[in-house]
Amino acid sequence: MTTVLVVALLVVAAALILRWRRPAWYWLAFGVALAVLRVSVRYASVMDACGLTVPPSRFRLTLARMAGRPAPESRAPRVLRIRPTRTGLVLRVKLRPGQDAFDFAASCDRLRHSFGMYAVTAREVKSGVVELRMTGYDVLKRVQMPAKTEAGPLRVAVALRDDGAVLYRDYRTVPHALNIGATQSGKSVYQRRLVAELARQPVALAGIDCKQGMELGPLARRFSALAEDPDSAAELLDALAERMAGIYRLIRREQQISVDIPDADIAADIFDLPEHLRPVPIVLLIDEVAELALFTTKEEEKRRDRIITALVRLAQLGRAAGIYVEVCGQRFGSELGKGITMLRAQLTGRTAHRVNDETSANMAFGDIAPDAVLAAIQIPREMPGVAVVADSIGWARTRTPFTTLRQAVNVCNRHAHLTPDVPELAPFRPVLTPAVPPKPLHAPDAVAVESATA
Ligand SMILES: Nc1ncnc2c1ncn2[C@@H]1O[C@H](COP(=O)(O)OP(=O)(O)OP(=O)(O)O)[C@@H](O)[C@H]1O
Repeated sequence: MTTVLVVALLVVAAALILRWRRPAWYWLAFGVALAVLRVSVRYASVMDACGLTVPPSRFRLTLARMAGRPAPESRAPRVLRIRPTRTGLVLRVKLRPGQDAFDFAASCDRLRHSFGMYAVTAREVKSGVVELRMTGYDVLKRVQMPAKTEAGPLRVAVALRDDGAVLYRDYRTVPHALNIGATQSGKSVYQRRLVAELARQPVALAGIDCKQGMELGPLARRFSALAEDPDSAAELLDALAERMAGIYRLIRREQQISVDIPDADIAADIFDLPEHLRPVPIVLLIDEVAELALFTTKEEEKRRDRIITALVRLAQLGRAAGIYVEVCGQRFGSELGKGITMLRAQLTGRTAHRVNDETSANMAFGDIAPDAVLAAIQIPREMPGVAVVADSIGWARTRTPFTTLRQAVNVCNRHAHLTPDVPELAPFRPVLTPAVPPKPLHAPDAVAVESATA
C-alpha cells in the first residue's frame, strides 16, 4: 500500500512537472495516480461513513482500559492490495469478523460518491476477501480494449465490462450461448466481433443466416459452411449432427484402447484425443433464430420441427464433440413453439442487448438472474452495443468495441487460409465467385417512370 502511494505521489509530481509536454499517457497516469491518492487518503473515513467498520473487540477494549487509554476506534477492513489499472483501480480488502460481502455490494453507490469515482463494483474473490473495482470514467462510452488480453484457444475477448475488466467468451467453459436484443441494439456487431476474433484461431465456423446471408455472407471466406435459408439450414444441422455422431464413435474407439493401457488418460471429449486424431472444433453461429422457428404451411412446420430438434440435440450433446452453438435473436421465448424453452435451457451464456419490454429480458435472464432483467430494459437507446451479461453468479453491463463490417471482412479475408475443410460440411462451403462490378439497380419507381415516359 505504501509503495503504491509513493509511486502515485511521484507520478502526480512528474505529471505536473512535465505538463508542458502532455503526452497521451499524461492524462491517464495523472488521473489514475490522483484516484489512488484520493482513495488512500479517504479510505478510513469513507469506510466509517458507509458503515463498513466494526467496533473494537472486547480484547482491545480491555487492553485500552488496562493501559488507561481512551477506547479504540472502530476498524475499517484491512487493505490487502491496491492496484492501479488503465481505467481506475482495484482494491482488495480483508473483511473483519462479522462483516459480509453483501454489505460491500450494497454500499457500492455510497462508495462511488465518497471516493469520487464513476462506478464501484464489489465481488467476493474468496472467503473473507472482497475486491472493489473502481472506474474513474464511463468506460462503455468509448470502448477501448486493452492491448494485451488473456485470450487463448476458444477464448476470445469480446467486450469490455463496466468495471473495466475484459469480457471473454470462453467456449470451453460456456459452450453454448444466447444473445438477444431489439432491432438496432447491436447484436450483429457483437456477432461480427466474435467472428473476427475466432477467425484468427484454428476453429471451423459454420453460419446460418436466413437474411439471405446479409450479415454472415460477406465473411464467407472464413466460413466452412453457410446456410442462407431454412431448407439448407435444416440440412446443415443434420450434417453437424452426423459429424457429432462420428466424433463420438472416434472418442469411444480411443477409450477402448486406453482402457487396456494401465494409467493412460481416458478421452472424454475431443481435447483428450491425441493431436493427430483431434477433430477441429466448430462454432455454429445462428443469426435471427426466429426465422428458423416460424412457419405458415404444414411443410414448413415439419421443417421447423426438424431444425429445432437438431438444434436441441447439438446443444445437449455437442460440447464433447467440439461443436458450440451461438444463437442470436430478437426474442427467444415459448411463442416460437415447442422445443424452444428446452433449447434455451441448454444455452448457458446469456447476453441481452437493449430490449423493448420486460418479457424479452425475462427470456434471457428470468430463469437465471432476475436482477439483470431491469438492467437490460434500462439500456439507453443512444448506446447501441451496450448489453447485460449474466450467469447464475451475477451480472454486468458490457459493450463490444465497434467493429465495422469492412474490418471484420478484412480479418476474415486475411485468415481465409485457416478455414478448415470439414468433409461433412463440404456441400455447404460458400461458393466464392470472383468480384464483378455491380450493375446499376433499377428501383421499382425508376422502372415505372421509365415506362410512363416511353
Ligand atoms: N458496440 C457498438 N458500439 C457503437 N455502436 C454500435 C455498437 N453496436 C452497434 N452499434 C451501432 O448500432 C447500429 C445497429 O447495430 P446492429 O446492426 O448490430 O444491430 P442489430 O441488433 O443487429 O439490428 P438488426 O436486428 O436490425 O439487424 C450499428 O450500425 C452501429 O451504428
